[in-house]
Amino acid sequence: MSCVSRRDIVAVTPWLAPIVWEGTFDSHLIDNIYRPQNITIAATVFAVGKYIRFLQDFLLTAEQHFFIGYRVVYYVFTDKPEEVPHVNMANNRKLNVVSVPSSNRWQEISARRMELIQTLIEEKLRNHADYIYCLDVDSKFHGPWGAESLGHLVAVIHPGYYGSTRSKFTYERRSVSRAYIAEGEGDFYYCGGAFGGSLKGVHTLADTCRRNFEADAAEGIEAAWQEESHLNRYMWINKPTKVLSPEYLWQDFKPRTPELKIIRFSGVIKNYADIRPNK
Ligand SMILES: CC(=O)N[C@H]1[C@@H](OP(=O)(O)OP(=O)(O)OC[C@H]2O[C@@H](n3ccc(=O)[nH]c3=O)[C@H](O)[C@@H]2O)O[C@H](CO)[C@H](O)[C@@H]1O
Ligand SMILES: [Mn+2]
Repeated sequence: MSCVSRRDIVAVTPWLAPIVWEGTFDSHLIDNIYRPQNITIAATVFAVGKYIRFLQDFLLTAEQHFFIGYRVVYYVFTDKPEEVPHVNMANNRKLNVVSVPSSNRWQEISARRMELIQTLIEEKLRNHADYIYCLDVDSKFHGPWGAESLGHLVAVIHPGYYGSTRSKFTYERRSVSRAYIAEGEGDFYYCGGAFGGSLKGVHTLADTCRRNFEADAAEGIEAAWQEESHLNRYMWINKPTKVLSPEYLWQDFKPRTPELKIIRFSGVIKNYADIRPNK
C-alpha cells in the first residue's frame, strides 16, 4: 500500500468522518472500488458577469486533474453563453451551459447558486448523475481531485481557518438569522467555494440553505457570508460524512504551510474592485 500514516494532521472527525489529506488514502485502491460502479460526476460552476474570464483556466485545469478517468458533466451557469470558451475534453466528459440572469449584487449571484443547484438536481440530474460538486469559478486545479473525495455530504475546510480556534470562525453570530451558530458551537469553518456529495445529500443541503436564505431575506437579514454562512449552519446540524482538507480549496495568496503536501484546487488572486458588480 502506498499510503503512509500522518502524525501532523487529524484525519478523522469526532463523529468519525474521514478528513482527507494527502498521505491518508490509496487512490489506486479507491479507484478499484469506484471505477467498476460506472458513476457520473456533475460539477456546477457559475460564471456570471465578469467572472466569465475565470472559466477557461478552470475548465482547462479541471480537464487535467478533476476525476480523470470518470464520466464528468460540467454545468456552467452564465449570463454570457456565447462567451463560454471551447475546451477539448475526453469523450467521457462534456459541458452543458445553463443561461441565468445577471445581478447587480455579487452577494446575490453567489447566494442564488443554492436555488439553481437545487433546481438542476430536480430537473436535470436525477438518473443522470450520482455525485455533484459545486465549485467557485475563480480557481484552478493544480493536483488530482478524484474518488477519494466521494461521500454523501462533503464539505471542505476553509483554508483561512483550519488552524484557528472556533471563536475566530466567521459564522453568522446574530440569532435573528437562520444561519446563526452560537459562541462555542460549530465544528470547522467550511468554505462556500467547494462542497458536494450524493445528489440526495446536496439536494437537501441546497433546498434547506435556500429556504433559510429566503426566509432571512424576507425579514431583511443577509447572513455575514451569504450562502457560506447557511452552509456552515447546515453542516453543523447535519454532519458531513466526509471532510476535505484545505488541499481541496487553497488560496493562491496564502503561503503554504508544512501540513500541505499538495494543493489540488486553489482560488486565484483577484482584484475585487475590478470584477465584482458592487464591492
Ligand atoms: C473560497 C470560498 O469559499 N469562497 C467563498 C467566499 O468568497 P469569494 O471571494 O471566493 O466569492 P466569489 O467572489 O468568488 O463569489 C463566489 C462565486 O460566485 C460566482 N460569481 C460571483 C460574483 C459574480 O459577479 N459572478 C459570479 O459568477 C462565481 O462562481 C464565484 O466563484 O464567500 C462567498 C460568500 O458569498 C462564497 O461562499 C464563496 O464561495
Ligand atoms: Mn471565489
